[in-house]
Amino acid sequence: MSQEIWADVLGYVRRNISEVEYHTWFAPVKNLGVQEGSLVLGVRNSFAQEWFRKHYLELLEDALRSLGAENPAVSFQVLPAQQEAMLLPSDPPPAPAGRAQGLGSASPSPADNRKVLNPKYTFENFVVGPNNNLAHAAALAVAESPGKAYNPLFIYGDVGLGKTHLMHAVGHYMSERFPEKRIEYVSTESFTNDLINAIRDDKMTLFRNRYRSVDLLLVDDIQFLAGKERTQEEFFHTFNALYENHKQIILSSDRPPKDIQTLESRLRSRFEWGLITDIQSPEFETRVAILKMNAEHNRIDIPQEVLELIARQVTANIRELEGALMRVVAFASLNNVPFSRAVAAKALSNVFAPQEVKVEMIDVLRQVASHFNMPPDVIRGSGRVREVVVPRQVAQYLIRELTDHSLPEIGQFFGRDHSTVMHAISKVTEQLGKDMEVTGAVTTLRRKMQGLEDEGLDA
Ligand SMILES: Nc1ncnc2c1ncn2[C@@H]1O[C@H](COP(=O)(O)OP(=O)(O)OP(=O)(O)O)[C@@H](O)[C@H]1O
Repeated sequence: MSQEIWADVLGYVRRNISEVEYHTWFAPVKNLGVQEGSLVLGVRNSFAQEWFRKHYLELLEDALRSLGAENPAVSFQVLPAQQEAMLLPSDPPPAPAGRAQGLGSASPSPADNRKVLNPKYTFENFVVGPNNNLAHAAALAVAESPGKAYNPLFIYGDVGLGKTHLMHAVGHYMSERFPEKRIEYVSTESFTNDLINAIRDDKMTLFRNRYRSVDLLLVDDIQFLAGKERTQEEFFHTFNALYENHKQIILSSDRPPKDIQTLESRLRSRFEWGLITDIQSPEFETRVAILKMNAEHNRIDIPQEVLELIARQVTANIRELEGALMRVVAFASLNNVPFSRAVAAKALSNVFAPQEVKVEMIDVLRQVASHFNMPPDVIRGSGRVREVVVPRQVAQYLIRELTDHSLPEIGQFFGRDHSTVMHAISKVTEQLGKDMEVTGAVTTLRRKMQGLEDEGLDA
Protein backbone atom coordinates (compact mmCIF):
# COMPACT_ATOMS: atom_id res chain seq x y z
CA MET A 1 0.00 0.00 0.00
CA SER A 2 1.31 3.40 -0.88
CA GLN A 3 2.48 5.71 1.85
CA GLU A 4 -0.19 8.24 0.82
CA ILE A 5 -2.98 5.79 1.53
CA TRP A 6 -1.31 4.81 4.77
CA ALA A 7 -1.18 8.49 5.70
CA ASP A 8 -4.93 8.70 5.03
CA VAL A 9 -5.54 5.67 7.22
CA LEU A 10 -3.52 7.27 9.99
CA GLY A 11 -5.42 10.51 9.53
CA TYR A 12 -8.72 8.68 9.96
CA VAL A 13 -7.45 6.86 13.04
CA ARG A 14 -6.16 10.06 14.55
CA ARG A 15 -9.51 11.77 14.18
CA ASN A 16 -11.17 8.98 16.08
CA ILE A 17 -8.97 8.40 19.08
CA SER A 18 -7.23 10.65 21.57
CA GLU A 19 -3.83 12.12 20.88
CA VAL A 20 -2.22 10.19 23.66
CA GLU A 21 -3.69 6.93 22.38
CA TYR A 22 -2.51 7.74 18.88
CA HIS A 23 1.04 8.50 19.93
CA THR A 24 1.25 5.55 22.24
CA TRP A 25 0.06 2.96 19.75
CA PHE A 26 0.06 4.24 16.22
CA ALA A 27 3.18 6.40 15.98
CA PRO A 28 5.49 3.35 16.15
CA VAL A 29 3.50 1.22 13.69
CA LYS A 30 5.11 0.37 10.37
CA ASN A 31 3.18 -0.13 7.16
CA LEU A 32 4.47 -3.40 5.68
CA GLY A 33 2.26 -3.24 2.63
CA VAL A 34 -0.50 -5.46 1.35
CA GLN A 35 -0.03 -9.22 1.40
CA GLU A 36 -2.71 -11.53 0.05
CA GLY A 37 -5.29 -8.80 0.18
CA SER A 38 -4.56 -7.88 3.76
CA LEU A 39 -2.89 -4.72 5.02
CA VAL A 40 0.04 -5.87 7.17
CA LEU A 41 1.16 -3.64 9.98
CA GLY A 42 4.40 -4.09 11.89
CA VAL A 43 4.13 -3.69 15.65
CA ARG A 44 6.74 -3.85 18.37
CA ASN A 45 5.94 -6.99 20.27
CA SER A 46 3.31 -9.61 20.88
CA PHE A 47 1.61 -7.50 23.51
CA ALA A 48 1.10 -4.70 21.01
CA GLN A 49 -0.05 -7.28 18.45
CA GLU A 50 -2.70 -8.56 20.82
CA TRP A 51 -3.72 -5.06 21.80
CA PHE A 52 -4.16 -4.00 18.20
CA ARG A 53 -6.22 -7.07 17.40
CA LYS A 54 -8.45 -6.46 20.34
CA HIS A 55 -8.84 -2.71 20.23
CA TYR A 56 -8.00 -1.26 16.84
CA LEU A 57 -8.87 -3.84 14.23
CA GLU A 58 -12.36 -2.47 13.63
CA LEU A 59 -11.16 1.10 13.56
CA LEU A 60 -8.53 0.24 10.93
CA GLU A 61 -11.07 -1.65 8.86
CA ASP A 62 -13.39 1.36 9.08
CA ALA A 63 -10.54 3.56 7.95
CA LEU A 64 -9.94 1.37 4.90
CA ARG A 65 -13.65 1.24 4.18
CA SER A 66 -13.81 5.02 4.31
CA LEU A 67 -11.12 5.01 1.62
CA GLY A 68 -13.19 2.76 -0.60
CA ALA A 69 -12.05 -0.76 0.33
CA GLU A 70 -14.94 -3.19 0.09
CA ASN A 71 -13.67 -6.07 2.19
CA PRO A 72 -10.88 -4.60 4.23
CA ALA A 73 -8.54 -6.98 6.03
CA VAL A 74 -5.77 -6.00 8.41
CA SER A 75 -3.18 -8.17 10.14
CA PHE A 76 -0.41 -7.42 12.59
CA GLN A 77 3.11 -8.74 12.50
CA VAL A 78 5.70 -8.44 15.25
CA LEU A 79 8.76 -6.64 13.92
CA PRO A 80 12.24 -8.05 14.46
CA ALA A 81 14.00 -6.25 17.31
CA GLN A 82 16.35 -4.29 15.03
CA GLN A 83 13.58 -2.86 12.93
CA GLU A 84 11.69 -2.09 16.08
CA ALA A 85 14.56 -0.05 17.50
CA MET A 86 14.40 2.17 14.46
CA LEU A 87 10.75 2.82 15.06
CA LEU A 88 10.90 4.21 18.54
CA PRO A 89 9.29 7.63 18.42
CA SER A 90 11.86 10.33 18.82
CA ASP A 91 9.48 13.02 19.99
CA PRO A 92 7.77 12.83 23.36
CA PRO A 93 4.03 12.30 23.11
CA PRO A 94 1.98 15.44 23.59
CA ALA A 95 -0.36 16.03 26.48
CA PRO A 96 -3.57 14.10 26.11
CA ALA A 97 -6.24 15.97 24.24
CA GLY A 98 -9.05 15.33 21.86
CA ARG A 99 -11.85 12.91 22.15
CA ALA A 100 -10.90 9.44 23.19
CA GLN A 101 -13.92 7.24 23.31
CA GLY A 102 -12.63 5.29 26.21
CA LEU A 103 -9.73 3.02 26.89
CA GLY A 104 -8.91 1.08 23.81
CA SER A 105 -12.28 1.25 22.18
CA ALA A 106 -12.60 2.27 18.61
CA SER A 107 -15.12 5.03 18.24
CA PRO A 108 -17.48 6.10 15.52
CA SER A 109 -16.26 8.83 13.27
CA PRO A 110 -17.76 12.30 13.72
CA ALA A 111 -19.48 11.99 10.38
CA ASP A 112 -21.47 8.94 11.31
CA ASN A 113 -21.87 9.47 15.03
CA ARG A 114 -25.58 9.85 14.57
CA LYS A 115 -27.58 6.97 15.96
CA VAL A 116 -24.41 5.30 17.16
CA LEU A 117 -24.33 4.73 20.86
CA ASN A 118 -20.97 3.79 22.26
CA PRO A 119 -21.46 0.30 23.76
CA LYS A 120 -19.11 1.17 26.60
CA TYR A 121 -21.21 4.10 27.77
CA THR A 122 -23.72 2.30 29.98
CA PHE A 123 -24.97 2.89 33.51
CA GLU A 124 -23.06 -0.22 34.65
CA ASN A 125 -19.82 1.32 33.45
CA PHE A 126 -20.48 4.67 35.04
CA VAL A 127 -18.76 5.21 38.38
CA VAL A 128 -20.94 7.33 40.64
CA GLY A 129 -19.26 9.80 42.96
CA PRO A 130 -20.15 13.02 44.74
CA ASN A 131 -19.17 14.91 41.58
CA ASN A 132 -21.80 13.32 39.37
CA ASN A 133 -24.41 11.64 41.56
CA LEU A 134 -27.14 14.17 40.84
CA ALA A 135 -26.66 13.97 37.10
CA HIS A 136 -26.54 10.18 37.35
CA ALA A 137 -29.75 10.02 39.41
CA ALA A 138 -31.51 12.36 37.01
CA ALA A 139 -30.39 10.34 33.99
CA LEU A 140 -31.58 7.14 35.62
CA ALA A 141 -34.94 8.70 36.47
CA VAL A 142 -35.33 9.85 32.90
CA ALA A 143 -34.35 6.41 31.59
CA GLU A 144 -37.00 4.83 33.76
CA SER A 145 -39.77 7.30 32.94
CA PRO A 146 -38.90 8.93 29.63
CA GLY A 147 -40.88 12.06 28.89
CA LYS A 148 -42.26 12.14 32.43
CA ALA A 149 -39.52 12.66 35.02
CA TYR A 150 -37.63 15.67 33.74
CA ASN A 151 -38.02 17.04 30.27
CA PRO A 152 -35.66 18.21 28.97
CA LEU A 153 -32.78 16.93 31.03
CA PHE A 154 -29.93 19.38 30.64
CA ILE A 155 -26.49 18.11 31.71
CA TYR A 156 -23.59 20.48 31.73
CA GLY A 157 -19.93 20.31 32.76
CA ASP A 158 -16.38 20.65 31.52
CA VAL A 159 -14.92 18.46 28.79
CA GLY A 160 -14.36 14.79 29.37
CA LEU A 161 -16.42 14.44 32.53
CA GLY A 162 -19.03 11.95 31.35
CA LYS A 163 -21.89 13.94 29.83
CA THR A 164 -21.94 11.91 26.63
CA HIS A 165 -21.49 8.73 28.63
CA LEU A 166 -24.62 9.47 30.68
CA MET A 167 -26.67 10.38 27.62
CA HIS A 168 -25.73 7.15 25.88
CA ALA A 169 -26.47 5.24 29.08
CA VAL A 170 -30.06 6.48 28.93
CA GLY A 171 -30.20 5.43 25.28
CA HIS A 172 -28.94 1.92 26.02
CA TYR A 173 -31.26 1.55 28.97
CA MET A 174 -34.24 2.54 26.91
CA SER A 175 -33.39 0.47 23.87
CA GLU A 176 -32.91 -2.64 26.02
CA ARG A 177 -36.32 -2.27 27.59
CA PHE A 178 -38.18 -0.90 24.62
CA PRO A 179 -36.42 -2.10 21.47
CA GLU A 180 -39.12 -0.56 19.29
CA LYS A 181 -38.42 2.98 20.54
CA ARG A 182 -36.60 5.31 18.21
CA ILE A 183 -33.51 6.88 19.67
CA GLU A 184 -31.50 9.58 17.99
CA TYR A 185 -28.11 10.69 19.26
CA VAL A 186 -26.65 13.65 17.47
CA SER A 187 -24.06 16.31 18.06
CA THR A 188 -25.22 19.87 17.55
CA GLU A 189 -22.70 20.04 14.74
CA SER A 190 -24.29 17.08 12.95
CA PHE A 191 -27.75 18.53 13.48
CA THR A 192 -26.56 21.75 11.86
CA ASN A 193 -24.92 19.89 8.97
CA ASP A 194 -28.02 17.81 8.38
CA LEU A 195 -30.08 20.95 8.29
CA ILE A 196 -27.75 22.60 5.81
CA ASN A 197 -27.84 19.53 3.59
CA ALA A 198 -31.62 19.29 3.83
CA ILE A 199 -31.99 22.91 2.80
CA ARG A 200 -29.53 22.45 -0.05
CA ASP A 201 -31.16 19.24 -1.31
CA ASP A 202 -34.67 20.51 -0.73
CA LYS A 203 -35.39 17.73 1.76
CA MET A 204 -36.74 19.64 4.70
CA THR A 205 -39.76 17.38 5.12
CA LEU A 206 -37.49 14.40 5.45
CA PHE A 207 -35.31 16.24 7.94
CA ARG A 208 -38.30 17.25 10.05
CA ASN A 209 -39.86 13.82 9.98
CA ARG A 210 -36.65 12.28 11.08
CA TYR A 211 -36.06 14.46 14.10
CA ARG A 212 -39.65 14.90 15.13
CA SER A 213 -40.56 11.23 15.14
CA VAL A 214 -38.11 9.97 17.72
CA ASP A 215 -38.89 8.80 21.25
CA LEU A 216 -35.61 9.94 22.68
CA LEU A 217 -33.49 12.75 21.31
CA LEU A 218 -29.97 13.13 22.66
CA VAL A 219 -28.16 16.27 21.57
CA ASP A 220 -24.52 16.77 22.52
CA ASP A 221 -22.73 20.10 22.87
CA ILE A 222 -25.82 22.24 22.55
CA GLN A 223 -23.70 25.33 23.29
CA PHE A 224 -22.77 25.21 19.60
CA LEU A 225 -26.27 26.46 18.76
CA ALA A 226 -24.99 29.89 19.79
CA GLY A 227 -25.09 32.33 16.93
CA LYS A 228 -26.74 29.91 14.45
CA GLU A 229 -30.14 31.51 13.95
CA ARG A 230 -31.53 29.11 11.37
CA THR A 231 -30.46 26.05 13.35
CA GLN A 232 -31.96 27.53 16.50
CA GLU A 233 -35.22 28.15 14.68
CA GLU A 234 -35.36 24.58 13.43
CA PHE A 235 -34.31 23.15 16.75
CA PHE A 236 -37.02 25.20 18.45
CA HIS A 237 -39.69 23.49 16.35
CA THR A 238 -38.13 20.07 16.81
CA PHE A 239 -38.09 20.65 20.54
CA ASN A 240 -41.72 21.73 20.64
CA ALA A 241 -42.92 18.82 18.55
CA LEU A 242 -41.17 16.30 20.77
CA TYR A 243 -42.09 18.01 24.00
CA GLU A 244 -45.76 18.20 23.14
CA ASN A 245 -45.74 14.50 22.36
CA HIS A 246 -44.07 13.73 25.69
CA LYS A 247 -40.93 12.51 24.01
CA GLN A 248 -37.78 12.72 26.05
CA ILE A 249 -35.06 15.23 25.21
CA ILE A 250 -31.60 15.23 26.79
CA LEU A 251 -29.14 17.99 26.09
CA SER A 252 -25.51 18.34 27.05
CA SER A 253 -23.44 21.49 27.16
CA ASP A 254 -20.23 22.82 28.58
CA ARG A 255 -22.20 25.53 30.41
CA PRO A 256 -25.68 26.17 31.80
CA PRO A 257 -28.32 27.65 29.47
CA LYS A 258 -28.07 31.09 31.04
CA ASP A 259 -24.40 31.28 30.01
CA ILE A 260 -24.90 30.35 26.37
CA GLN A 261 -24.54 33.64 24.59
CA THR A 262 -26.68 34.54 21.60
CA LEU A 263 -29.17 31.81 22.34
CA GLU A 264 -32.73 32.87 21.64
CA SER A 265 -34.57 33.46 24.88
CA ARG A 266 -37.44 31.16 23.86
CA LEU A 267 -34.94 28.32 23.54
CA ARG A 268 -33.14 29.22 26.72
CA SER A 269 -36.35 29.20 28.69
CA ARG A 270 -37.31 25.83 27.22
CA PHE A 271 -33.95 24.39 28.22
CA GLU A 272 -34.81 25.46 31.74
CA TRP A 273 -38.23 23.80 31.82
CA GLY A 274 -36.94 20.43 32.96
CA LEU A 275 -33.96 19.75 35.15
CA ILE A 276 -30.55 21.33 34.86
CA THR A 277 -27.78 19.33 36.47
CA ASP A 278 -24.02 19.56 36.36
CA ILE A 279 -21.06 17.20 36.53
CA GLN A 280 -17.98 18.36 38.37
CA SER A 281 -14.41 17.06 38.25
CA PRO A 282 -14.16 13.78 40.12
CA GLU A 283 -12.39 13.64 43.47
CA PHE A 284 -9.52 11.31 44.18
CA GLU A 285 -11.55 8.24 45.25
CA THR A 286 -13.79 8.45 42.19
CA ARG A 287 -10.78 8.78 39.93
CA VAL A 288 -9.21 5.67 41.44
CA ALA A 289 -12.50 3.78 41.09
CA ILE A 290 -12.74 4.77 37.41
CA LEU A 291 -9.19 3.61 36.78
CA LYS A 292 -9.85 0.37 38.59
CA MET A 293 -12.92 -0.32 36.52
CA ASN A 294 -11.05 0.44 33.33
CA ALA A 295 -8.18 -1.84 34.30
CA GLU A 296 -10.59 -4.65 35.13
CA HIS A 297 -12.46 -4.27 31.88
CA ASN A 298 -9.22 -4.53 30.00
CA ARG A 299 -8.11 -7.44 32.20
CA ILE A 300 -5.06 -5.59 33.37
CA ASP A 301 -3.81 -6.54 36.80
CA ILE A 302 -2.37 -3.32 38.11
CA PRO A 303 -1.61 -2.63 41.79
CA GLN A 304 -3.79 -0.20 43.70
CA GLU A 305 -0.90 2.12 44.56
CA VAL A 306 -0.08 2.54 40.87
CA LEU A 307 -3.69 3.49 40.15
CA GLU A 308 -3.49 5.95 43.02
CA LEU A 309 -0.38 7.53 41.57
CA ILE A 310 -2.11 7.98 38.20
CA ALA A 311 -5.19 9.41 39.94
CA ARG A 312 -3.00 11.95 41.72
CA GLN A 313 -1.37 13.00 38.46
CA VAL A 314 -4.53 13.52 36.43
CA THR A 315 -7.19 15.43 38.24
CA ALA A 316 -9.46 17.39 35.93
CA ASN A 317 -10.60 15.19 33.09
CA ILE A 318 -11.63 11.55 32.89
CA ARG A 319 -10.65 11.19 29.28
CA GLU A 320 -7.11 12.18 30.21
CA LEU A 321 -7.23 9.86 33.18
CA GLU A 322 -7.98 6.95 30.86
CA GLY A 323 -5.24 8.08 28.50
CA ALA A 324 -2.76 8.14 31.36
CA LEU A 325 -3.67 4.59 32.39
CA MET A 326 -3.21 3.43 28.85
CA ARG A 327 0.16 5.11 28.68
CA VAL A 328 1.35 3.38 31.81
CA VAL A 329 0.14 0.02 30.50
CA ALA A 330 1.87 0.52 27.18
CA PHE A 331 5.06 1.74 28.81
CA ALA A 332 5.33 -1.19 31.21
CA SER A 333 4.59 -3.74 28.51
CA LEU A 334 6.88 -2.28 25.89
CA ASN A 335 9.73 -2.13 28.38
CA ASN A 336 8.81 -5.48 29.86
CA VAL A 337 8.77 -4.30 33.49
CA PRO A 338 6.14 -4.98 36.15
CA PHE A 339 3.79 -2.17 37.16
CA SER A 340 5.17 -0.04 39.97
CA ARG A 341 4.76 3.54 41.08
CA ALA A 342 8.19 4.39 39.73
CA VAL A 343 7.34 2.91 36.33
CA ALA A 344 4.05 4.83 36.25
CA ALA A 345 5.77 8.07 37.21
CA LYS A 346 8.31 7.56 34.46
CA ALA A 347 5.62 6.71 31.90
CA LEU A 348 3.75 9.89 32.70
CA SER A 349 6.73 12.18 33.15
CA ASN A 350 6.66 13.47 29.59
CA VAL A 351 3.00 14.23 29.73
CA PHE A 352 2.44 15.56 33.21
CA ALA A 353 4.61 17.45 35.67
CA PRO A 354 6.94 14.90 37.23
CA GLN A 355 5.93 13.74 40.66
CA GLU A 356 8.29 12.88 43.45
CA VAL A 357 7.89 9.15 43.94
CA LYS A 358 8.93 7.82 47.27
CA VAL A 359 9.81 4.16 47.14
CA GLU A 360 7.50 2.14 49.37
CA MET A 361 8.06 -1.26 50.94
CA ILE A 362 5.47 -2.81 48.68
CA ASP A 363 7.27 -1.49 45.58
CA VAL A 364 10.50 -3.14 46.65
CA LEU A 365 8.73 -6.38 47.49
CA ARG A 366 7.05 -6.45 44.09
CA GLN A 367 10.28 -5.80 42.24
CA VAL A 368 12.09 -8.50 44.20
CA ALA A 369 9.20 -10.90 43.59
CA SER A 370 9.32 -10.22 39.88
CA HIS A 371 13.11 -10.60 39.78
CA PHE A 372 12.98 -13.98 41.50
CA ASN A 373 9.81 -14.95 39.66
CA MET A 374 7.93 -15.69 42.85
CA PRO A 375 4.63 -14.35 44.27
CA PRO A 376 5.13 -11.51 46.80
CA ASP A 377 3.05 -13.39 49.38
CA VAL A 378 5.39 -16.35 49.27
CA ILE A 379 8.33 -14.06 50.02
CA ARG A 380 6.44 -12.61 52.95
CA GLY A 381 5.24 -16.03 54.07
CA SER A 382 6.77 -18.50 56.47
CA GLY A 383 8.72 -20.70 54.03
CA ARG A 384 12.24 -21.51 55.10
CA VAL A 385 13.76 -23.07 52.00
CA ARG A 386 16.68 -21.23 50.46
CA GLU A 387 14.67 -20.28 47.32
CA VAL A 388 12.40 -18.18 49.51
CA VAL A 389 14.82 -17.07 52.19
CA VAL A 390 17.23 -15.40 49.74
CA PRO A 391 14.59 -13.19 48.09
CA ARG A 392 13.17 -12.36 51.52
CA GLN A 393 16.55 -11.27 52.84
CA VAL A 394 17.30 -9.29 49.70
CA ALA A 395 13.92 -7.57 49.99
CA GLN A 396 14.53 -6.63 53.62
CA TYR A 397 18.01 -5.39 52.81
CA LEU A 398 16.79 -3.21 49.93
CA ILE A 399 13.85 -1.85 51.88
CA ARG A 400 16.20 -0.75 54.62
CA GLU A 401 18.47 0.88 52.07
CA LEU A 402 15.86 2.53 49.84
CA THR A 403 13.11 3.60 52.25
CA ASP A 404 12.96 5.46 55.55
CA HIS A 405 11.35 2.59 57.39
CA SER A 406 12.78 1.41 60.70
CA LEU A 407 13.78 -2.17 61.44
CA PRO A 408 10.63 -2.84 63.53
CA GLU A 409 8.46 -1.45 60.70
CA ILE A 410 10.16 -3.65 58.15
CA GLY A 411 9.82 -6.58 60.55
CA GLN A 412 6.11 -5.92 60.88
CA PHE A 413 5.70 -5.76 57.11
CA PHE A 414 7.15 -9.27 56.90
CA GLY A 415 5.35 -10.53 60.02
CA ARG A 416 8.64 -10.87 61.87
CA ASP A 417 10.54 -8.98 64.56
CA HIS A 418 13.31 -6.47 64.05
CA SER A 419 16.11 -8.87 64.97
CA THR A 420 15.21 -11.10 62.01
CA VAL A 421 15.50 -8.08 59.73
CA MET A 422 18.86 -7.19 61.27
CA HIS A 423 20.03 -10.72 60.64
CA ALA A 424 18.82 -10.56 57.02
CA ILE A 425 20.67 -7.31 56.44
CA SER A 426 23.96 -8.56 57.84
CA LYS A 427 23.59 -11.80 55.90
CA VAL A 428 23.13 -9.95 52.60
CA THR A 429 25.95 -7.52 53.44
CA GLU A 430 28.22 -10.47 54.04
CA GLN A 431 27.28 -12.15 50.74
CA LEU A 432 27.72 -9.06 48.60
CA GLY A 433 30.67 -9.51 46.30
CA LYS A 434 30.86 -13.21 47.15
CA ASP A 435 27.54 -14.76 46.19
CA MET A 436 26.74 -14.15 42.54
CA GLU A 437 23.00 -14.56 42.86
CA VAL A 438 22.65 -12.18 45.79
CA THR A 439 25.06 -9.62 44.37
CA GLY A 440 23.36 -9.68 40.98
CA ALA A 441 19.91 -9.33 42.50
CA VAL A 442 20.85 -6.42 44.76
CA THR A 443 22.67 -4.53 42.03
CA THR A 444 19.95 -4.98 39.40
CA LEU A 445 17.09 -4.24 41.74
CA ARG A 446 18.78 -1.22 43.31
CA ARG A 447 19.31 0.28 39.89
CA LYS A 448 15.74 -0.47 38.91
CA MET A 449 14.34 1.14 42.03
CA GLN A 450 16.59 4.17 42.10
CA GLY A 451 16.44 5.37 38.56
CA LEU A 452 14.66 3.78 35.69
CA GLU A 453 16.71 5.66 33.13
CA ASP A 454 19.63 3.39 33.86
CA GLU A 455 17.54 0.50 32.67
CA GLY A 456 17.32 2.01 29.23
CA LEU A 457 13.59 2.48 29.53
CA ASP A 458 11.87 4.39 26.83
CA ALA A 459 9.28 6.92 27.67
N1 LIG B 1 -18.29 8.42 36.03
C1 LIG B 1 -17.62 7.79 35.07
N2 LIG B 1 -17.33 6.48 35.18
C2 LIG B 1 -16.63 5.85 34.23
N3 LIG B 1 -16.16 6.44 33.12
C3 LIG B 1 -16.44 7.74 32.94
C4 LIG B 1 -17.18 8.48 33.90
N4 LIG B 1 -17.28 9.74 33.46
C5 LIG B 1 -16.65 9.79 32.29
N5 LIG B 1 -16.13 8.60 31.97
C6 LIG B 1 -15.35 8.26 30.77
O1 LIG B 1 -14.59 9.42 30.43
C7 LIG B 1 -14.53 9.58 29.02
C8 LIG B 1 -15.06 10.95 28.65
O2 LIG B 1 -16.46 11.01 28.92
P1 LIG B 1 -17.50 11.74 27.95
O3 LIG B 1 -17.09 11.60 26.53
O4 LIG B 1 -18.85 11.28 28.33
O5 LIG B 1 -17.26 13.23 28.42
P2 LIG B 1 -18.05 14.54 28.02
O6 LIG B 1 -18.35 15.22 29.28
O7 LIG B 1 -19.16 14.22 27.12
O8 LIG B 1 -16.93 15.34 27.25
P3 LIG B 1 -17.10 16.41 26.03
O9 LIG B 1 -17.57 17.66 26.66
O10 LIG B 1 -15.69 16.51 25.55
O11 LIG B 1 -18.04 15.84 25.04
C9 LIG B 1 -15.35 8.45 28.44
O12 LIG B 1 -14.49 7.40 28.06
C10 LIG B 1 -16.24 8.01 29.58
O13 LIG B 1 -16.58 6.65 29.49
